Amino acid sequence: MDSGLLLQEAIKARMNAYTPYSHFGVGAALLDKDGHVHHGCNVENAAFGPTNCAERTALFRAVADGHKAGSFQAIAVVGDTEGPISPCGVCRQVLLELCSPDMKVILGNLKGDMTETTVGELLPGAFGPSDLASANK
Ligand SMILES: O=c1ccn([C@H]2C[C@H](O)[C@@H](CO)O2)c(=O)[nH]1
Ligand SMILES: [Zn+2]
Repeated sequence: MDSGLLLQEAIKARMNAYTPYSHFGVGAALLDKDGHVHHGCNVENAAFGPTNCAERTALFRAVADGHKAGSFQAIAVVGDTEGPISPCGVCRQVLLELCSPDMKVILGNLKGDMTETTVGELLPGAFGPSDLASANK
């Protein structure tokens, strides 16, 4: 599936965003190795802190459905931003945990702007799963 089509799936996912506080809907579409798409939207909370971003909703949903860490091909994210949306720090850390560093990340907005990056580029110098390896020997 090409980047434009995956971004279209993220736009569809955004329609389910639950955003009574920010009124800022975000959609994500995560492509697995078999070519299936897992959709996510942001889900907000009156206590603010429990809010889940669209990216994490898609990732956690796929993992809960039995898909393994590292088995994803790409993720697309879209919001109503001036330029392509920029994932928050928490989502960058979760992407690094569950996806390979060279996995494609497609970022877009509703105007049709689009850019591509990778999980590793989004979080340089990250503390990741390999940093805990020595403690678990
Ligand atoms: O990449 C992003 C950036 C923000 N949000 C959500 C969190 C919150 O619900 C709203 C405003 O920050 O947008 C996402 O879901 N993904
Ligand atoms: Zn986030």
